[in-house]
Amino acid sequence: EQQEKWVPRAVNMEIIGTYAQTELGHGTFLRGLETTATYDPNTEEFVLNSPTLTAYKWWPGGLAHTANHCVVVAQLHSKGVNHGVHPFIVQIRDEDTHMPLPGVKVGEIGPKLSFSTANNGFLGFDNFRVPRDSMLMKNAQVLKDGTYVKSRLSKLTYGTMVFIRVMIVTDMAYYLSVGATIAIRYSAVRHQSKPKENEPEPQILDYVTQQHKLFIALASSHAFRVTGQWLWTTFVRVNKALTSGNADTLPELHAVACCLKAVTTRDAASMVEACRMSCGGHGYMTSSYLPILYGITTAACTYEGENTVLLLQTARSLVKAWQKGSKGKPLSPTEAYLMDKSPVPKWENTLDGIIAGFRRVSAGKVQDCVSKIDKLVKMGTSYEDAWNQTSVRLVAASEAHSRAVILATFRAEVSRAAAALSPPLARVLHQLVHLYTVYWALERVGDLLLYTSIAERDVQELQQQYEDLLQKIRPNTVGLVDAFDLRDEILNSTLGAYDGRVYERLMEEALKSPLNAEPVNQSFHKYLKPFMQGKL
Ligand SMILES: CCCCCCCCCCCCC/C=C/C(=O)SCCNC(=O)CCNC(=O)[C@H](O)C(C)(C)COP(=O)(O)OP(=O)(O)OC[C@H]1O[C@@H](n2cnc3c(N)ncnc32)[C@H](O)[C@@H]1OP(=O)(O)O
Ligand SMILES: Cc1cc2nc3c(=O)[nH]c(=O)nc-3n(C[C@H](O)[C@H](O)[C@H](O)COP(=O)(O)OP(=O)(O)OC[C@H]3O[C@@H](n4cnc5c(N)ncnc54)[C@H](O)[C@@H]3O)c2cc1C
Repeated sequence: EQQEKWVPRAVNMEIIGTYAQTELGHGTFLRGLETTATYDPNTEEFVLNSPTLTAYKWWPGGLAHTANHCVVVAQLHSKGVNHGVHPFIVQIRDEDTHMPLPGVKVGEIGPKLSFSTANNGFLGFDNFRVPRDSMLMKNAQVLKDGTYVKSRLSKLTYGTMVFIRVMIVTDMAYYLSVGATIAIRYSAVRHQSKPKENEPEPQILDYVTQQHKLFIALASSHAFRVTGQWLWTTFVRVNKALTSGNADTLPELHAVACCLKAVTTRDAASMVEACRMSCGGHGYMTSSYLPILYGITTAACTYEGENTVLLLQTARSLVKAWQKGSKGKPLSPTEAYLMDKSPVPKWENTLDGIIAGFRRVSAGKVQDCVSKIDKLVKMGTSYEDAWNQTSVRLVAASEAHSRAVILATFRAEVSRAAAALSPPLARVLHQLVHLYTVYWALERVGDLLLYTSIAERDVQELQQQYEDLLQKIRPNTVGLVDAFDLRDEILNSTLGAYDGRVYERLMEEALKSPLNAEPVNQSFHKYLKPFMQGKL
């Protein structure tokens, strides 16, 4: 019924909405949100209030001057009892005049690192009344007399965030394809230095260090696209089960969505930054689009759940899985490897060997965390303090788990798809899987030395494998980014345009600057000249 009322109007854009959950005082800790929605049975309305400055909603995208409705997450009070945070759909502006409604204070939060078009806003309520059916009642309800009907699963309120986290993994694949396209095309056009006096300046793409900076971004885009597809399929399956009242698989989805969102956004932000830096000064131009792209990807490390907080959510699930598995209980498919108690096998420098190695690292780290927490608790430390003192290791265990999931999914999905591909295309995709896997083995070699039987000669061989792969992938690099098929209008980059006219585009963009409208800018007459004449 509520969906019939709101969805059609949202689909045809009569309603422009946003998700108003975060407040000035709380973004992570949702149970600490201060906005209140108090039910008045006499009028069958909720009264919304922002009791403090820190209760003001702060950050919601589009809230400042665009949205006329929003989903407000507030502490629901009825019959004198606080039932915790619940979502409400609330009209905040007049649909004709767009004026804020009486009792609503709304505005722009000011300049940000990037996301300048997101129109993030603030929102405060002063005894603002909304009808009872503003409470989104799919999970919990408040009856006309104020009786609260509990949701069968309180965490279903948090479901929106799981959905967006799932989507963000695929988003990161896209952003990395943009960064890799810009930086690799530029690296094919840019010639610099003279390592061989009697030869012309080479393309910077031929420097192995440049390949090391860029090819991982290219491979990660494919790894995250494939993992994002797997995660979406998992989300659809869990959501279908939830619809029929079965929430058994929701905890696993929450845990894997948290760590994949955290790891893919962190990797995307750092790899886009590497793409920017690999383009030298021109990568620092706004017209290259790389600084804007960095601003967009780094924001994802914060929004939809701050990365550390999400990695700790996954760690919470891994520790619980370890404790469950140690009692012989079955674990979820993504966490079942934690109970592999077989002896550490002889190390193999193969994809399967490395994936198995990362699973050993994750299981080893989880076991170390459980042991440390148990030891601290036995010494009289509270569980909460023991958790906090172990939290650096818990985050590392979560990251290792996430990497194991990405490596295994990337390899399995490409192997599955390869049968339907032409041999040359299958070969190139396998090279990207190989590069991605060996890159991370080398990045985390310390963990592998701690938890597997990898030896020094294996590491040397992996380094050589990696350098050979850079050489093998080089001839196909421009073709691989062209295959992302990103139009110039989408790339929006002087460095990444398909025609490679980098220098002409840089100059064309520069000449558009208003500061180039006249040969002598007014600042000379207003400031420089008086200063030079000692008059300032
Ligand atoms: C077509 C759409 C395309 C979209 C494409 C993507 C677009 C991306 C562009 C986005 C632009 C920016 C938009 C940004 C929006 C936002 O940022 S919205 C706000 C996001 N905010 C958050 O994510 C807040 C993070 N905080 C929390 O989630 C919670 O506070 C917490 C950290 C999980 C802690 O909550 P708490 O109640 O204290 O829980 P715990 O005690 O830690 O755990 C209790 C149990 O609940 C389980 N659980 C927690 N969360 C969930 C969940 N989401 N789903 C399922 N289960 C959950 C948790 O595992 C615990 O379980 P047990 O261990 O069994 O007790
Ligand atoms: C570009 C952008 C768009 C956004 N859009 C929206 C939106 O549309 N709607 C919306 O509701 N919100 C939005 N947000 C807000 C976003 O969801 C929050 O910023 C995010 O949830 C983090 O919360 P916080 O800002 O309170 O950070 P905090 O939680 O205060 O984090 C600060 C530090 O504290 C640490 N920390 C916090 N809790 C713990 C813990 N339990 N254990 C260990 N460390 C901890 C964090 O790791 C972090 O290092 C947006 C934010 C950004 C940047």
